[in-house]
Amino acid sequence: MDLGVGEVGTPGNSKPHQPSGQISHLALDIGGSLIKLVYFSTYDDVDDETGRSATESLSVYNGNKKYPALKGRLHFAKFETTKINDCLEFIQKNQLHLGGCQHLQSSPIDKTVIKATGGGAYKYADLFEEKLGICLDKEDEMDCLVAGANFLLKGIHQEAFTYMDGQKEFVQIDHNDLYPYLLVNIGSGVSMLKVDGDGKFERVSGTNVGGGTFWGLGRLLTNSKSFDELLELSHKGNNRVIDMLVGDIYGGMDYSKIGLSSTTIASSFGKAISDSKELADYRPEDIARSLLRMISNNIGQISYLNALRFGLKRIFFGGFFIRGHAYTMDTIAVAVHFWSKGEAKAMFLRHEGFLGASGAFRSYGKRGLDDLMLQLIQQFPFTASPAGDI
Ligand SMILES: Nc1ncnc2c1ncn2[C@@H]1O[C@H](COP(=O)(O)OP(=O)(O)O)[C@@H](O)[C@H]1O
Ligand SMILES: CC(C)(COP(=O)(O)O)[C@@H](O)C(=O)NCCC(=O)O
Repeated sequence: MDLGVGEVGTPGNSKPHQPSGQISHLALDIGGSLIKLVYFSTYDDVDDETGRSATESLSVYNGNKKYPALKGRLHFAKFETTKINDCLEFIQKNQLHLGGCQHLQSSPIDKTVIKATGGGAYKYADLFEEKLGICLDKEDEMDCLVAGANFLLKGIHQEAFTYMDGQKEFVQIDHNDLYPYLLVNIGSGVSMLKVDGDGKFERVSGTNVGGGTFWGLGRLLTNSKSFDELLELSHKGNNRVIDMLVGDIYGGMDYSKIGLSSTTIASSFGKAISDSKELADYRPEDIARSLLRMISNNIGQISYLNALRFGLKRIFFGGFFIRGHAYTMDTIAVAVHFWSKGEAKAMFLRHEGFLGASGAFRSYGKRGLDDLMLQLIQQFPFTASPAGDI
């Protein structure tokens, strides 16, 4: 099985792979900023070697257990929540909601039921029913985040990686030594969960300064028209123009007694108070850089403090705020490394933004999907295709 990856709804992004086989198990995560979709499609092609259709029911054995071989692809797509109509149109056009999973016992008669999580599963339930005639079967957001993280960490080769000094290093996940870990999901807001096993977790903290804060404040301060534009600006900026550094306060010197170098940020945006400058006098690039650094640093620090609270050494960061963005990951990793004195490790996920949707997808397992997934993972290891537009 491989991972078809793409996104729609934002200009300039790659289109999702158009499924040619049979589609099933559409799952949604409707968040404060983005709607994430995960769905499965079988290949509709012919196997070169056997000449048989790849969707034909072949049998393979694992130990004594017989499994039908099914070739397929997991698809990932995302839309801005404000453009929910584009998402509905995409589902409708590709008939994503019609393949399988109809008439769950818990559903009203004759309604197609789709697994959905996130606040929007409640907020937009009527809209989905009205526009697509489907009923959203709501799964708890925290349950889905954890289920999705465990599913991806265990099922996908090279899902997790560290990022330090511009170097990405994949982490080998030992299934028997995965727990406990801290899961930090940076969506519109931030949730921090201590994960002790499959379905065993506690939400230990959160912060309202998250991805929505970066995008919201960034939009107001820089006039950026899209999240990508804001990220792009941050690439070219210099935060020292706006941030007050230790050296600015200490006349260029380190404050070595407490371990602060002259280049450490003493106060994010602090220079803006001492300057007689207006907003328009600052370059949007510098503002974007300073904002990204402030928010990433703060999340890294709170995450470390929570890891410390529970003696956790591994912190996995998910959520679409990260976007595989080098500077974001670097800032978070440095914050965790700095505060933990190298004791704790920040790790990132290739399918960072799809944890909740993957968890909702996996929740079809209650109706036998786990078996299907198990077969697929065993027979067709996930390919190392990147997630989102990383
Ligand atoms: N194309 C985009 N449009 C808006 N926000 C984006 C985009 N790409 C990444 N983001 C960032 O991701 C955050 C949302 O992350 P996500 O994990 O989807 O959370 P939620 O479930 O709250 O929507 C946004 O607040 C923003 O910081
Ligand atoms: C309310 C939420 C769980 C919603 O999830 P989201 O759409 O942001 O992914 C999240 O925004 C959050 O955890 N906010 C932080 C709230 C707090 O603990 O202060």
